[in-house]
Amino acid sequence: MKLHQLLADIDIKTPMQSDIGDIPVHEVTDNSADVKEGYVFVAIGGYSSDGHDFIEASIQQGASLIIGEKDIDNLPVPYIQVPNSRKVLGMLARKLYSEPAKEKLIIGITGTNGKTTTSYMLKHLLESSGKSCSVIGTIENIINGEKIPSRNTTPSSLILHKLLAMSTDEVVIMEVSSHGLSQCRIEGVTFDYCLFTNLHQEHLDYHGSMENYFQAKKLLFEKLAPGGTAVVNTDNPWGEKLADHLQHEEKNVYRIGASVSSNLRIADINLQNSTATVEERGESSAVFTPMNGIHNMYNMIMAFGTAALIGVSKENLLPALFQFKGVEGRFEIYKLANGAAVIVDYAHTPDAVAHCLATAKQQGAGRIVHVFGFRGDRDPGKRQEIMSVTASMSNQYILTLDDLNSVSFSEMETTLTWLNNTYGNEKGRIIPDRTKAIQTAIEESQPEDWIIITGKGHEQYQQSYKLPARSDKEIVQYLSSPENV
Ligand SMILES: CC(=O)N[C@H]1[C@@H](OP(=O)(O)OP(=O)(O)OC[C@H]2O[C@@H](n3ccc(=O)[nH]c3=O)[C@H](O)[C@@H]2O)O[C@H](CO)[C@@H](O)[C@@H]1O[C@H](C)C(=O)N[C@@H](C)C(=O)N[C@H](CCC(=O)O)C(=O)O
Ligand SMILES: Nc1ncnc2c1ncn2[C@@H]1O[C@H](COP(=O)(O)OP(=O)(O)OP(=O)(O)O)[C@@H](O)[C@H]1O
Repeated sequence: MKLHQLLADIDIKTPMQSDIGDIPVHEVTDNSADVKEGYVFVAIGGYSSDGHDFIEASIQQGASLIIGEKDIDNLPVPYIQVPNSRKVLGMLARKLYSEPAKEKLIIGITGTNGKTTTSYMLKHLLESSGKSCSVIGTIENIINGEKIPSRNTTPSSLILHKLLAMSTDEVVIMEVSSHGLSQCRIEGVTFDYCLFTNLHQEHLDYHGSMENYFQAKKLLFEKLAPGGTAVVNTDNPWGEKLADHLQHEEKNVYRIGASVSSNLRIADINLQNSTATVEERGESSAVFTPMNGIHNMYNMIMAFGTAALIGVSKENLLPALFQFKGVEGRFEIYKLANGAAVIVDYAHTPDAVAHCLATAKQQGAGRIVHVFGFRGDRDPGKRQEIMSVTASMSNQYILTLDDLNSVSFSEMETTLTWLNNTYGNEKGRIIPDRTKAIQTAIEESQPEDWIIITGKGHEQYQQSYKLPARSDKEIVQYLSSPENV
């Protein structure tokens, strides 16, 4: 592709030299380490480093053109200054990969909790009706049935367009995080369906306020294709606000909720047998979820409603619901030999923890023992609320380590002690080694106990611990095997 084709429609701050339009461009990158002969290097001012500092290195490696935001003179290769390099990266990637989203049905799912679960539920329902689906999200990316590790919930725009170009699936279901939205990672993609699950306290270290966080989530809905539909859980107040706003903008909005004005009305939920009745234009349908909890029922109803909008008949959906296998690290249940249950769950927001503990109670937990920690460098504002939730809803809790990130062990230990003394109660204790904390909970368990381990879900441990396991699931399996009991 020639440079002038690549840059058409792109907002450029300074006039482009007239003689560079014919430069051929084969690849673009924002990482100097990836630059090869003839690449375009896009310099991005990041959170831990500044791509503009790597312009010289990228030229030495063969970059033939640099795009950036800063005033820069006298480079040995042409330089194009733009107002927003992150946005330009997405626009270039879209062109270089020949608009890979164009022929597919693209579905974006945003919200604080439930994106991953809803994605897998929707994938399952669509695949059961014969549609092939890619998934781009937190656990992994699944493209043409192949699993590809994911670093971010929403990848950089460059990776995103590469994944879209690789996919030969008919549908792409994508989790869209608020970080991804505010960092223009979905630039160049338009969506046929945008789903909003809910909004609760999270990421306030990054967004500053709930209103800003909401505004970031709202950006997804600006990417709805003409004729596309927003599917919104209006039982969440932020969802109601979003639906009203989108309707005011004359977008297609499909409301899901208990209100009689909902397009898909949730008439009844029975948590004992995990069923719900939903109604649309006077017609009732049954919904079932094999995953416990009202939160998972909402996720399933969102997936069900979306699959029906896409054209799968509601009658065909019901048998498929019974076949759903659940999602790794989301309310995964293990039974111990003594009858106690162990749950591994990815809850890491106050709302998610509350749902998880409440679900254990609804399912008949005699005593709840909650094992959890707090991630270093991540939204300290939510810790107090999580402590209060666990202090009131569990019978005992053990504070332990989660990923430390850049925080030292001793600093985290001090934080845990302070949190326990300030917001906990006499039900709590601290066992820093996560594997030992889980071992203690299991060894002390009684037959009616439910041990709820939250925070890591499907993820591998970042720290090394005493017992030989790399994840919550592995340690539970290790400790439940007869030779280690
Ligand atoms: C704080 C944050 O969000 N950072 C994201 C951001 O990184 P950044 O652009 O600031 O990168 P940076 O390291 O400062 O580098 C700046 C630029 O210099 C370039 N560089 C850097 C070094 C070098 O030698 N050469 C070079 O060219 C880099 O390639 C980059 O273009 O953009 C990157 C590409 O899109 C992301 O991978 C990265 O996510 C980091 C890893 C991260 O942990 N982000 C979390 C907070 C996040 O985004 N989470 C959400 C999910 C949240 C949820 O659970 O709900 C997600 O979508 O994953
Ligand atoms: N609809 C929901 N409402 C509240 N909590 C939920 C909901 N769905 C899931 N959860 C809780 O949140 C946890 C994470 O769920 P899931 O991975 O589906 O959400 P997510 O939005 O993808 O999260 P993340 O952005 O952190 O990856 C679950 O383990 C569960 O505890």
